[in-house]
Amino acid sequence: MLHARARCYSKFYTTSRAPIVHIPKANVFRFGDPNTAAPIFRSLQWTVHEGDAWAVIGSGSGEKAMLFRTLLGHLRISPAPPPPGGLFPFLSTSSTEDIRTSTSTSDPYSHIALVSFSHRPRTSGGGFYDFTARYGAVRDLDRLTLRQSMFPETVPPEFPELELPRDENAKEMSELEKQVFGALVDRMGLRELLDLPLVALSNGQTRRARIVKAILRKPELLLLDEPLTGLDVQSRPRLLEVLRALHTARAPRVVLGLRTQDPVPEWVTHVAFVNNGRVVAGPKEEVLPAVEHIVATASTKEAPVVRASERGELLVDMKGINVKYGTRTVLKDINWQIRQGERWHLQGTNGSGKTTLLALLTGAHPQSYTQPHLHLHGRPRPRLPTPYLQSLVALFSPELFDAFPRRTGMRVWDAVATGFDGGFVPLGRGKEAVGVGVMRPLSEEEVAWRMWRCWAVLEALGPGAWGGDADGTGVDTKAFAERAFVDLPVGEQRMVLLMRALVGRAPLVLLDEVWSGMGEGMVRAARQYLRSGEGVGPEQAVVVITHWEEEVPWTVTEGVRRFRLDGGFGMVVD
Ligand SMILES: Nc1ncnc2c1ncn2[C@@H]1O[C@H](COP(=O)(O)OP(=O)(O)OP(=O)(O)O)[C@@H](O)[C@H]1O
Repeated sequence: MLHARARCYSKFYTTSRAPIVHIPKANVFRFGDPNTAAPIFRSLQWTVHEGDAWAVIGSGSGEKAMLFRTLLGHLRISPAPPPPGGLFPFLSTSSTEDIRTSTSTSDPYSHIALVSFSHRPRTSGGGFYDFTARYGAVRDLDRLTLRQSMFPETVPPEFPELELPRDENAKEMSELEKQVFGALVDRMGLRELLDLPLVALSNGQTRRARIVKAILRKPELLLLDEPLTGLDVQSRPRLLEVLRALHTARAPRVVLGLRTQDPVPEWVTHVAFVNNGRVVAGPKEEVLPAVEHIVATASTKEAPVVRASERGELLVDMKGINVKYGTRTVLKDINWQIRQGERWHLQGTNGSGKTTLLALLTGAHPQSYTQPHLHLHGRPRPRLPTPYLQSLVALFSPELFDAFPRRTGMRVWDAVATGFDGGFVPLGRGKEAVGVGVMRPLSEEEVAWRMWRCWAVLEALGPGAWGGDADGTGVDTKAFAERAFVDLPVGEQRMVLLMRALVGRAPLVLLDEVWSGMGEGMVRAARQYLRSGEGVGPEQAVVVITHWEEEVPWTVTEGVRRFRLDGGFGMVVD
Protein backbone atom coordinates (compact mmCIF):
# COMPACT_ATOMS: atom_id res chain seq x y z
CA MET A 1 0.00 0.00 0.00
CA LEU A 2 2.87 2.34 0.67
CA HIS A 3 4.00 1.79 -2.89
CA ALA A 4 0.61 3.15 -3.86
CA ARG A 5 1.74 6.48 -2.52
CA ALA A 6 4.33 6.52 -5.28
CA ARG A 7 1.75 5.67 -7.92
CA CYS A 8 -0.56 8.28 -6.44
CA TYR A 9 2.00 10.99 -7.16
CA SER A 10 3.65 9.25 -10.09
CA LYS A 11 3.23 12.21 -12.41
CA PHE A 12 5.68 14.02 -10.15
CA TYR A 13 8.40 11.46 -10.72
CA THR A 14 10.07 10.69 -13.98
CA THR A 15 13.17 8.87 -14.99
CA SER A 16 15.28 12.01 -14.55
CA ARG A 17 18.72 11.29 -13.14
CA ALA A 18 19.40 14.80 -11.86
CA PRO A 19 21.08 14.53 -8.46
CA ILE A 20 18.91 15.02 -5.41
CA VAL A 21 21.58 16.97 -3.52
CA HIS A 22 24.66 18.48 -5.14
CA ILE A 23 27.49 20.26 -3.33
CA PRO A 24 30.50 20.14 -5.73
CA LYS A 25 33.19 21.41 -3.32
CA ALA A 26 32.53 24.16 -0.84
CA ASN A 27 33.02 25.51 2.65
CA VAL A 28 30.01 26.02 4.90
CA PHE A 29 29.68 29.08 7.14
CA ARG A 30 27.10 30.65 9.40
CA PHE A 31 25.26 33.51 7.71
CA GLY A 32 27.10 36.71 8.49
CA ASP A 33 30.49 35.01 8.88
CA PRO A 34 33.09 36.13 6.31
CA ASN A 35 34.88 33.58 4.12
CA THR A 36 37.95 34.13 6.28
CA ALA A 37 36.15 32.72 9.36
CA ALA A 38 36.71 29.10 10.36
CA PRO A 39 34.16 27.14 8.34
CA ILE A 40 31.75 24.71 9.97
CA PHE A 41 32.57 22.27 7.17
CA ARG A 42 35.70 22.56 5.08
CA SER A 43 35.85 21.27 1.48
CA LEU A 44 32.45 19.66 1.71
CA GLN A 45 31.81 17.55 -1.37
CA TRP A 46 28.57 15.62 -1.43
CA THR A 47 26.28 14.41 -4.19
CA VAL A 48 23.20 12.31 -3.54
CA HIS A 49 21.99 10.49 -6.65
CA GLU A 50 18.45 9.28 -7.23
CA GLY A 51 18.07 5.72 -6.01
CA ASP A 52 20.96 5.79 -3.52
CA ALA A 53 20.00 5.44 0.13
CA TRP A 54 22.05 7.71 2.40
CA ALA A 55 22.76 7.80 6.11
CA VAL A 56 24.52 10.76 7.72
CA ILE A 57 26.59 9.51 10.63
CA GLY A 58 27.92 11.99 13.19
CA SER A 59 30.67 11.37 15.69
CA GLY A 60 30.40 14.57 17.72
CA SER A 61 27.68 16.64 19.24
CA GLY A 62 25.76 18.73 16.80
CA GLU A 63 27.81 18.16 13.62
CA LYS A 64 25.27 15.85 12.04
CA ALA A 65 22.56 18.40 12.79
CA MET A 66 24.72 21.05 11.11
CA LEU A 67 24.84 19.03 7.90
CA PHE A 68 21.04 18.79 7.94
CA ARG A 69 20.83 22.53 8.62
CA THR A 70 23.03 23.05 5.55
CA LEU A 71 20.42 21.22 3.47
CA LEU A 72 17.64 23.30 5.00
CA GLY A 73 19.31 26.55 3.91
CA HIS A 74 20.19 27.64 7.45
CA LEU A 75 23.89 27.93 6.64
CA ARG A 76 25.84 29.58 3.84
CA ILE A 77 27.53 27.37 1.25
CA SER A 78 30.50 29.02 -0.43
CA PRO A 79 30.76 28.89 -3.36
CA ALA A 80 27.03 28.32 -3.74
CA PRO A 81 26.09 25.17 -5.67
CA PRO A 82 25.92 26.23 -9.32
CA PRO A 83 22.73 26.94 -11.28
CA PRO A 84 20.52 25.83 -12.84
CA GLY A 85 19.93 23.13 -10.24
CA GLY A 86 21.65 24.66 -7.21
CA LEU A 87 21.64 22.55 -4.08
CA PHE A 88 18.70 20.39 -5.22
CA PRO A 89 19.05 19.83 -8.99
CA PHE A 90 16.15 17.35 -9.13
CA LEU A 91 13.70 20.12 -8.22
CA SER A 92 14.61 22.21 -11.24
CA THR A 93 14.26 19.58 -13.95
CA SER A 94 11.25 19.89 -16.24
CA SER A 95 9.58 16.91 -14.62
CA THR A 96 9.67 18.59 -11.26
CA GLU A 97 7.98 21.70 -12.62
CA ASP A 98 4.86 19.73 -11.77
CA ILE A 99 6.03 19.41 -8.21
CA ARG A 100 6.52 23.12 -7.89
CA THR A 101 3.23 24.18 -9.39
CA SER A 102 1.38 21.50 -7.50
CA THR A 103 2.45 23.00 -4.17
CA SER A 104 1.97 26.62 -5.20
CA THR A 105 5.43 27.69 -4.11
CA SER A 106 8.76 27.91 -5.86
CA ASP A 107 10.74 27.79 -2.63
CA PRO A 108 12.89 24.64 -2.94
CA TYR A 109 13.13 24.36 0.83
CA SER A 110 9.38 23.81 1.05
CA HIS A 111 10.00 20.37 -0.49
CA ILE A 112 12.53 19.34 2.13
CA ALA A 113 11.37 18.30 5.61
CA LEU A 114 13.42 17.57 8.70
CA VAL A 115 12.14 15.51 11.60
CA SER A 116 14.73 15.69 14.31
CA PHE A 117 14.41 13.97 17.62
CA SER A 118 16.67 16.56 19.13
CA HIS A 119 14.45 19.60 18.83
CA ARG A 120 11.68 20.64 21.15
CA PRO A 121 8.31 20.27 19.47
CA ARG A 122 5.98 20.79 22.41
CA THR A 123 7.07 24.17 23.57
CA SER A 124 7.71 27.60 22.25
CA GLY A 125 9.75 30.46 23.59
CA GLY A 126 12.28 30.12 26.37
CA GLY A 127 10.02 29.50 29.35
CA PHE A 128 9.41 26.34 31.29
CA TYR A 129 6.17 24.51 30.63
CA ASP A 130 4.64 21.94 32.90
CA PHE A 131 5.48 18.61 31.31
CA THR A 132 3.71 16.77 34.12
CA ALA A 133 0.34 18.13 32.93
CA ARG A 134 -0.21 14.97 30.88
CA TYR A 135 -0.47 12.89 34.06
CA GLY A 136 -3.52 14.77 35.33
CA ALA A 137 -6.92 15.66 33.94
CA VAL A 138 -6.36 16.83 30.38
CA ARG A 139 -6.92 20.59 30.16
CA ASP A 140 -9.07 22.06 27.41
CA LEU A 141 -6.03 23.52 25.72
CA ASP A 142 -4.38 20.11 25.53
CA ARG A 143 -7.40 18.35 24.14
CA LEU A 144 -6.18 18.25 20.55
CA THR A 145 -6.12 14.62 19.49
CA LEU A 146 -3.54 12.92 17.30
CA ARG A 147 -6.09 12.71 14.45
CA GLN A 148 -6.96 16.40 14.76
CA SER A 149 -3.31 17.37 14.78
CA MET A 150 -2.84 15.48 11.51
CA PHE A 151 -6.08 16.75 9.96
CA PRO A 152 -6.94 20.18 11.39
CA GLU A 153 -10.21 20.15 9.44
CA THR A 154 -11.42 17.41 11.79
CA VAL A 155 -11.34 19.78 14.79
CA PRO A 156 -15.01 20.21 15.75
CA PRO A 157 -16.23 23.80 15.28
CA GLU A 158 -17.85 23.73 18.73
CA PHE A 159 -14.43 24.35 20.31
CA PRO A 160 -13.68 27.86 18.98
CA GLU A 161 -12.32 28.95 22.37
CA LEU A 162 -9.52 26.41 22.06
CA GLU A 163 -8.18 28.27 19.04
CA LEU A 164 -7.15 24.97 17.56
CA PRO A 165 -5.70 25.25 14.08
CA ARG A 166 -8.33 24.82 11.37
CA ASP A 167 -7.61 24.68 7.71
CA GLU A 168 -10.77 25.81 5.94
CA ASN A 169 -9.20 25.08 2.54
CA ALA A 170 -8.26 21.53 3.41
CA LYS A 171 -9.34 19.11 0.73
CA GLU A 172 -11.08 15.86 1.48
CA MET A 173 -8.55 13.02 1.21
CA SER A 174 -8.85 10.89 -1.88
CA GLU A 175 -9.62 7.18 -1.48
CA LEU A 176 -6.02 6.35 -2.24
CA GLU A 177 -4.70 8.87 0.26
CA LYS A 178 -7.03 7.41 2.88
CA GLN A 179 -5.67 3.93 2.18
CA VAL A 180 -2.08 5.16 2.42
CA PHE A 181 -2.88 6.92 5.67
CA GLY A 182 -4.49 3.74 7.01
CA ALA A 183 -1.48 1.65 6.05
CA LEU A 184 0.91 4.09 7.69
CA VAL A 185 -0.93 4.30 11.03
CA ASP A 186 -1.29 0.51 11.13
CA ARG A 187 2.35 -0.17 10.38
CA MET A 188 3.45 2.43 12.91
CA GLY A 189 1.15 1.06 15.62
CA LEU A 190 -0.82 4.31 15.94
CA ARG A 191 -4.36 3.20 15.06
CA GLU A 192 -5.67 2.87 18.61
CA LEU A 193 -4.05 6.16 19.65
CA LEU A 194 -5.63 8.37 16.96
CA ASP A 195 -8.35 9.74 19.20
CA LEU A 196 -6.21 10.23 22.31
CA PRO A 197 -5.10 13.75 23.24
CA LEU A 198 -1.61 14.43 21.88
CA VAL A 199 -0.25 15.11 25.35
CA ALA A 200 -1.23 11.61 26.45
CA LEU A 201 1.06 9.90 23.95
CA SER A 202 4.23 8.33 25.27
CA ASN A 203 7.59 9.44 24.03
CA GLY A 204 7.97 6.63 21.47
CA GLN A 205 4.34 7.00 20.34
CA THR A 206 4.90 10.74 19.81
CA ARG A 207 8.01 10.08 17.73
CA ARG A 208 6.22 7.64 15.45
CA ALA A 209 3.35 10.12 15.05
CA ARG A 210 5.74 12.92 14.08
CA ILE A 211 7.23 10.76 11.34
CA VAL A 212 3.76 9.92 9.94
CA LYS A 213 2.76 13.59 10.02
CA ALA A 214 5.89 14.55 8.11
CA ILE A 215 5.19 11.91 5.46
CA LEU A 216 1.59 13.10 5.07
CA ARG A 217 2.85 16.58 4.21
CA LYS A 218 4.37 14.98 1.07
CA PRO A 219 7.88 16.41 1.06
CA GLU A 220 10.17 15.37 -1.78
CA LEU A 221 13.06 14.72 0.58
CA LEU A 222 12.64 13.73 4.23
CA LEU A 223 15.59 14.10 6.60
CA LEU A 224 15.13 11.98 9.72
CA ASP A 225 17.62 12.63 12.46
CA GLU A 226 18.00 9.67 14.85
CA PRO A 227 14.57 8.17 14.12
CA LEU A 228 15.29 5.01 16.12
CA THR A 229 16.01 6.80 19.37
CA GLY A 230 13.38 6.04 21.95
CA LEU A 231 11.75 3.29 19.88
CA ASP A 232 11.34 -0.16 21.38
CA VAL A 233 12.95 -3.22 19.85
CA GLN A 234 9.73 -4.31 18.09
CA SER A 235 9.03 -0.90 16.50
CA ARG A 236 12.51 -0.36 15.05
CA PRO A 237 12.45 -2.94 12.22
CA ARG A 238 8.84 -1.94 11.42
CA LEU A 239 9.83 1.72 11.07
CA LEU A 240 12.92 0.89 9.02
CA GLU A 241 10.83 -1.25 6.68
CA VAL A 242 8.32 1.59 6.20
CA LEU A 243 11.16 4.00 5.47
CA ARG A 244 12.78 1.59 3.03
CA ALA A 245 9.48 1.19 1.14
CA LEU A 246 8.90 4.94 1.01
CA HIS A 247 12.44 5.67 -0.09
CA THR A 248 12.32 3.06 -2.84
CA ALA A 249 9.05 4.60 -4.05
CA ARG A 250 10.56 8.12 -3.75
CA ALA A 251 7.55 9.09 -1.75
CA PRO A 252 9.45 10.69 -0.12
CA ARG A 253 13.17 10.05 -0.53
CA VAL A 254 14.69 9.57 2.91
CA VAL A 255 18.07 10.51 4.38
CA LEU A 256 18.70 9.02 7.84
CA GLY A 257 20.77 10.64 10.60
CA LEU A 258 22.52 8.12 12.85
CA ARG A 259 24.95 8.21 15.75
CA THR A 260 28.24 6.31 15.31
CA GLN A 261 27.04 3.72 17.79
CA ASP A 262 23.77 3.02 15.90
CA PRO A 263 23.43 0.01 13.59
CA VAL A 264 23.23 1.04 9.92
CA PRO A 265 20.15 -0.48 8.19
CA GLU A 266 21.14 -2.97 5.51
CA TRP A 267 19.22 -1.07 2.79
CA VAL A 268 21.42 2.00 3.24
CA THR A 269 23.87 2.12 0.33
CA HIS A 270 25.86 5.31 1.05
CA VAL A 271 27.20 7.07 4.13
CA ALA A 272 28.25 10.66 4.85
CA PHE A 273 30.45 10.55 7.94
CA VAL A 274 30.73 13.91 9.73
CA ASN A 275 33.77 14.19 11.95
CA ASN A 276 35.57 17.33 13.18
CA GLY A 277 34.39 19.64 10.43
CA ARG A 278 35.07 17.17 7.61
CA VAL A 279 32.55 15.08 5.74
CA VAL A 280 33.64 11.81 4.16
CA ALA A 281 30.92 10.72 1.74
CA GLY A 282 30.74 7.61 -0.39
CA PRO A 283 29.52 4.03 -0.73
CA LYS A 284 28.80 2.36 2.61
CA GLU A 285 31.54 -0.30 2.22
CA GLU A 286 34.17 2.42 1.75
CA VAL A 287 33.11 4.84 4.48
CA LEU A 288 31.96 2.54 7.28
CA PRO A 289 35.47 1.16 8.00
CA ALA A 290 36.59 4.76 8.68
CA VAL A 291 33.71 5.19 11.12
CA GLU A 292 34.53 1.92 12.85
CA HIS A 293 38.22 2.84 13.01
CA ILE A 294 37.49 6.19 14.68
CA VAL A 295 35.10 4.63 17.18
CA ALA A 296 37.64 1.89 18.01
CA THR A 297 40.54 4.36 18.38
CA ALA A 298 38.52 6.62 20.61
CA SER A 299 37.19 3.90 22.87
CA THR A 300 39.11 3.17 26.01
CA LYS A 301 38.61 0.37 28.45
CA GLU A 302 35.64 1.12 30.67
CA ALA A 303 36.31 2.03 34.27
CA PRO A 304 35.90 -0.88 36.65
CA VAL A 305 32.59 -0.76 38.44
CA VAL A 306 32.50 0.36 42.01
CA ARG A 307 30.05 -2.07 43.50
CA ALA A 308 27.07 -0.75 45.33
CA SER A 309 26.39 -1.64 48.96
CA GLU A 310 24.59 -4.92 49.43
CA ARG A 311 21.37 -4.12 51.28
CA GLY A 312 20.89 -0.43 51.79
CA GLU A 313 17.84 1.38 53.15
CA LEU A 314 14.52 1.09 51.39
CA LEU A 315 13.96 4.20 49.21
CA VAL A 316 10.90 3.05 47.28
CA ASP A 317 8.28 0.62 48.44
CA MET A 318 5.38 0.07 46.04
CA LYS A 319 2.59 -2.38 46.68
CA GLY A 320 -0.52 -2.83 44.54
CA ILE A 321 0.06 0.30 42.44
CA ASN A 322 -2.61 1.06 39.79
CA VAL A 323 -2.81 3.93 37.32
CA LYS A 324 -5.88 4.49 35.15
CA TYR A 325 -7.00 7.18 32.72
CA GLY A 326 -10.75 6.81 32.29
CA THR A 327 -11.19 3.28 31.07
CA ARG A 328 -7.54 2.94 30.05
CA THR A 329 -5.51 1.08 32.68
CA VAL A 330 -1.79 1.71 32.32
CA LEU A 331 -0.32 0.13 35.48
CA LYS A 332 -1.88 -2.83 37.30
CA ASP A 333 -0.95 -4.08 40.74
CA ILE A 334 2.72 -3.09 40.59
CA ASN A 335 4.99 -4.24 43.43
CA TRP A 336 8.56 -2.92 43.41
CA GLN A 337 11.16 -2.11 46.01
CA ILE A 338 14.27 -0.02 45.39
CA ARG A 339 17.08 0.13 47.95
CA GLN A 340 20.07 2.40 48.36
CA GLY A 341 22.97 1.30 46.18
CA GLU A 342 20.82 -0.62 43.69
CA ARG A 343 21.10 -0.19 39.91
CA TRP A 344 17.91 -0.90 37.96
CA HIS A 345 17.10 -1.13 34.27
CA LEU A 346 13.39 -0.36 33.79
CA GLN A 347 12.20 -2.12 30.62
CA GLY A 348 9.01 -2.19 28.54
CA THR A 349 7.73 -1.41 25.07
CA ASN A 350 6.64 2.10 24.01
CA GLY A 351 3.55 3.05 25.99
CA SER A 352 4.00 0.31 28.62
CA GLY A 353 4.03 2.85 31.45
CA LYS A 354 7.71 3.46 32.29
CA THR A 355 7.46 7.26 32.35
CA THR A 356 4.22 6.99 34.30
CA LEU A 357 5.97 4.83 36.90
CA LEU A 358 8.82 7.34 37.17
CA ALA A 359 6.26 10.12 37.67
CA LEU A 360 5.01 8.23 40.72
CA LEU A 361 8.57 8.12 42.09
CA THR A 362 9.06 11.88 41.60
CA GLY A 363 5.61 12.60 43.04
CA ALA A 364 4.69 14.52 39.85
CA HIS A 365 1.79 12.18 39.12
CA PRO A 366 -1.48 13.20 40.84
CA GLN A 367 -2.36 9.53 41.27
CA SER A 368 0.76 9.17 43.48
CA TYR A 369 -1.42 10.53 46.32
CA THR A 370 -4.13 7.93 46.00
CA GLN A 371 -2.15 4.68 45.88
CA PRO A 372 -2.79 2.06 48.55
CA HIS A 373 0.92 1.72 49.41
CA LEU A 374 3.48 4.07 47.90
CA HIS A 375 6.25 4.74 50.41
CA LEU A 376 9.08 6.99 49.26
CA HIS A 377 12.19 7.63 51.31
CA GLY A 378 10.61 5.97 54.32
CA ARG A 379 7.29 7.85 54.30
CA PRO A 380 3.89 7.43 52.66
CA ARG A 381 3.76 9.70 49.57
CA PRO A 382 0.99 12.01 50.88
CA ARG A 383 3.13 12.81 53.93
CA LEU A 384 6.05 14.09 51.85
CA PRO A 385 5.83 17.72 50.69
CA THR A 386 6.36 17.70 46.90
CA PRO A 387 9.27 20.22 46.80
CA TYR A 388 11.09 18.16 49.43
CA LEU A 389 10.42 14.92 47.55
CA GLN A 390 11.72 16.50 44.34
CA SER A 391 14.98 17.41 46.06
CA LEU A 392 15.44 13.71 46.92
CA VAL A 393 15.00 12.53 43.34
CA ALA A 394 17.24 13.55 40.44
CA LEU A 395 15.66 13.23 37.02
CA PHE A 396 16.85 13.33 33.43
CA SER A 397 14.14 12.54 30.88
CA PRO A 398 13.21 13.55 27.31
CA GLU A 399 10.18 15.39 28.69
CA LEU A 400 12.29 17.36 31.14
CA PHE A 401 14.80 18.11 28.39
CA ASP A 402 12.05 19.51 26.16
CA ALA A 403 10.50 21.53 28.95
CA PHE A 404 13.63 22.92 30.60
CA PRO A 405 13.65 26.74 30.32
CA ARG A 406 15.94 28.26 27.68
CA ARG A 407 16.02 31.78 29.04
CA THR A 408 18.66 34.13 27.80
CA GLY A 409 20.98 34.85 30.69
CA MET A 410 20.90 31.34 32.13
CA ARG A 411 24.48 30.09 32.19
CA VAL A 412 25.60 26.47 32.09
CA TRP A 413 26.55 26.86 35.76
CA ASP A 414 23.03 28.05 36.64
CA ALA A 415 21.39 25.17 34.78
CA VAL A 416 23.58 22.60 36.53
CA ALA A 417 22.99 24.13 39.97
CA THR A 418 19.19 23.95 39.66
CA GLY A 419 19.74 20.23 40.24
CA PHE A 420 20.47 20.70 43.95
CA ASP A 421 16.94 21.68 44.87
CA GLY A 422 15.21 19.94 41.95
CA GLY A 423 13.85 23.20 40.51
CA PHE A 424 14.14 24.92 37.15
CA VAL A 425 14.92 28.51 38.08
CA PRO A 426 18.43 29.52 39.14
CA LEU A 427 18.55 30.86 42.69
CA GLY A 428 21.45 32.82 44.17
CA ARG A 429 23.99 34.98 42.42
CA GLY A 430 27.26 34.71 40.49
CA LYS A 431 29.54 31.81 41.34
CA GLU A 432 27.39 31.14 44.36
CA ALA A 433 24.25 30.53 42.37
CA VAL A 434 23.87 27.07 43.84
CA GLY A 435 20.29 27.19 45.13
CA VAL A 436 18.95 28.14 48.53
CA GLY A 437 17.98 24.79 50.10
CA VAL A 438 14.49 23.33 50.27
CA MET A 439 13.36 22.87 53.86
CA ARG A 440 15.90 25.21 55.52
CA PRO A 441 18.54 27.74 54.47
CA LEU A 442 22.00 26.44 53.49
CA SER A 443 24.97 26.63 55.84
CA GLU A 444 28.27 28.02 54.56
CA GLU A 445 29.68 24.49 54.43
CA GLU A 446 26.73 23.38 52.32
CA VAL A 447 27.24 26.26 49.89
CA ALA A 448 30.95 25.36 49.66
CA TRP A 449 30.08 21.68 49.09
CA ARG A 450 27.60 22.60 46.36
CA MET A 451 30.20 24.74 44.59
CA TRP A 452 32.71 21.91 44.81
CA ARG A 453 30.15 19.50 43.34
CA CYS A 454 29.37 21.89 40.47
CA TRP A 455 33.04 22.03 39.52
CA ALA A 456 33.35 18.26 39.97
CA VAL A 457 30.57 17.45 37.47
CA LEU A 458 31.73 20.19 35.10
CA GLU A 459 35.26 18.73 35.09
CA ALA A 460 34.10 15.13 34.75
CA LEU A 461 31.41 15.68 32.12
CA GLY A 462 32.47 19.02 30.59
CA PRO A 463 34.12 19.61 27.22
CA GLY A 464 37.55 18.45 28.42
CA ALA A 465 36.08 14.97 28.89
CA TRP A 466 34.62 14.63 25.40
CA GLY A 467 36.97 16.49 23.15
CA GLY A 468 35.82 20.07 23.24
CA ASP A 469 32.85 22.31 22.83
CA ALA A 470 32.17 22.45 19.06
CA ASP A 471 31.58 26.15 18.56
CA GLY A 472 32.42 27.89 21.79
CA THR A 473 35.04 27.45 24.40
CA GLY A 474 37.16 24.47 23.41
CA VAL A 475 38.04 22.39 26.44
CA ASP A 476 38.10 25.19 29.04
CA THR A 477 35.76 24.15 31.86
CA LYS A 478 35.52 27.63 33.39
CA ALA A 479 34.61 29.25 30.09
CA PHE A 480 32.08 26.47 29.43
CA ALA A 481 30.45 27.11 32.82
CA GLU A 482 29.87 30.74 31.79
CA ARG A 483 28.34 29.93 28.40
CA ALA A 484 24.65 30.63 27.80
CA PHE A 485 22.82 27.29 28.12
CA VAL A 486 20.43 28.23 25.30
CA ASP A 487 23.31 28.70 22.83
CA LEU A 488 24.74 25.20 23.27
CA PRO A 489 24.19 22.53 20.62
CA VAL A 490 21.54 20.05 21.63
CA GLY A 491 23.98 17.27 22.60
CA GLU A 492 25.81 19.65 24.93
CA GLN A 493 22.53 20.81 26.49
CA ARG A 494 21.74 17.17 27.22
CA MET A 495 25.12 16.73 28.87
CA VAL A 496 24.47 19.79 31.04
CA LEU A 497 21.12 18.38 32.14
CA LEU A 498 22.84 15.09 32.98
CA MET A 499 25.27 17.12 35.13
CA ARG A 500 22.19 18.70 36.73
CA ALA A 501 20.87 15.22 37.60
CA LEU A 502 24.15 14.10 39.13
CA VAL A 503 25.31 17.26 40.88
CA GLY A 504 23.32 16.97 44.10
CA ARG A 505 23.93 13.29 44.83
CA ALA A 506 20.21 12.75 45.37
CA PRO A 507 19.35 9.40 47.01
CA LEU A 508 17.39 8.32 43.92
CA VAL A 509 18.58 9.07 40.35
CA LEU A 510 16.25 8.46 37.39
CA LEU A 511 17.91 8.46 33.97
CA ASP A 512 15.36 8.16 31.17
CA GLU A 513 16.87 7.90 27.64
CA VAL A 514 19.89 9.78 28.68
CA TRP A 515 22.13 9.07 25.69
CA SER A 516 19.89 10.21 22.83
CA GLY A 517 21.36 13.15 20.92
CA MET A 518 24.78 12.76 22.57
CA GLY A 519 27.94 12.13 20.60
CA GLU A 520 30.10 9.06 21.09
CA GLY A 521 32.69 10.90 23.24
CA MET A 522 30.02 12.26 25.56
CA VAL A 523 28.43 8.86 26.05
CA ARG A 524 31.82 7.38 26.88
CA ALA A 525 32.66 10.13 29.39
CA ALA A 526 29.27 9.82 31.10
CA ARG A 527 29.45 6.03 31.32
CA GLN A 528 32.93 6.21 32.86
CA TYR A 529 31.74 8.74 35.40
CA LEU A 530 28.73 6.65 36.38
CA ARG A 531 30.69 3.40 36.58
CA SER A 532 33.62 4.84 38.52
CA GLY A 533 31.52 5.50 41.60
CA GLU A 534 32.12 9.26 41.36
CA GLY A 535 29.04 10.05 39.28
CA VAL A 536 26.79 8.07 41.59
CA GLY A 537 27.91 6.72 44.95
CA PRO A 538 27.09 3.48 46.74
CA GLU A 539 24.55 5.33 48.89
CA GLN A 540 22.48 6.29 45.81
CA ALA A 541 20.04 4.18 43.82
CA VAL A 542 19.79 4.56 40.03
CA VAL A 543 16.99 3.61 37.63
CA VAL A 544 17.93 3.68 33.92
CA ILE A 545 15.32 3.60 31.14
CA THR A 546 16.53 2.71 27.69
CA HIS A 547 15.37 0.48 24.86
CA TRP A 548 19.00 -0.45 24.13
CA GLU A 549 20.34 -2.93 26.71
CA GLU A 550 23.95 -2.05 25.80
CA GLU A 551 23.32 1.55 26.84
CA VAL A 552 22.85 0.65 30.51
CA PRO A 553 26.12 1.68 32.18
CA TRP A 554 26.30 -1.57 34.18
CA THR A 555 25.84 -5.16 33.09
CA VAL A 556 23.78 -7.80 34.81
CA THR A 557 26.96 -9.49 36.08
CA GLU A 558 28.00 -6.13 37.50
CA GLY A 559 24.84 -6.11 39.56
CA VAL A 560 22.20 -4.30 37.48
CA ARG A 561 18.68 -5.65 38.05
CA ARG A 562 15.80 -5.51 35.60
CA PHE A 563 12.17 -4.53 36.20
CA ARG A 564 9.93 -5.14 33.20
CA LEU A 565 6.49 -3.70 32.43
CA ASP A 566 4.31 -5.78 30.17
CA GLY A 567 0.59 -5.43 29.57
CA GLY A 568 0.33 -3.14 32.60
CA PHE A 569 1.93 -5.65 34.98
CA GLY A 570 5.44 -5.35 36.36
CA MET A 571 7.96 -8.03 37.28
CA VAL A 572 11.56 -8.34 38.36
CA VAL A 573 13.44 -10.27 35.66
CA ASP A 574 16.31 -12.29 37.07
N1 LIG B 1 -4.05 11.31 29.91
C1 LIG B 1 -4.00 10.10 29.34
N2 LIG B 1 -5.09 9.51 28.82
C2 LIG B 1 -5.03 8.29 28.25
N3 LIG B 1 -3.91 7.57 28.12
C3 LIG B 1 -2.78 8.10 28.61
C4 LIG B 1 -2.76 9.38 29.24
N4 LIG B 1 -1.49 9.65 29.60
C5 LIG B 1 -0.77 8.56 29.23
N5 LIG B 1 -1.54 7.65 28.64
C6 LIG B 1 -1.12 6.35 28.11
O1 LIG B 1 -0.33 5.72 29.10
C7 LIG B 1 0.58 4.83 28.46
C8 LIG B 1 1.91 4.89 29.17
O2 LIG B 1 2.63 6.05 28.79
P1 LIG B 1 4.15 6.23 29.23
O3 LIG B 1 4.59 7.57 28.77
O4 LIG B 1 4.28 5.94 30.69
O5 LIG B 1 4.86 5.08 28.39
P2 LIG B 1 6.40 4.69 28.31
O6 LIG B 1 6.52 3.26 28.73
O7 LIG B 1 7.23 5.67 29.07
O8 LIG B 1 6.66 4.80 26.75
P3 LIG B 1 7.95 5.23 25.87
O9 LIG B 1 8.86 4.06 25.83
O10 LIG B 1 7.35 5.49 24.53
O11 LIG B 1 8.52 6.46 26.50
C9 LIG B 1 0.61 5.21 26.98
O12 LIG B 1 -0.02 4.21 26.20
C10 LIG B 1 -0.16 6.50 26.93
O13 LIG B 1 -0.86 6.64 25.71
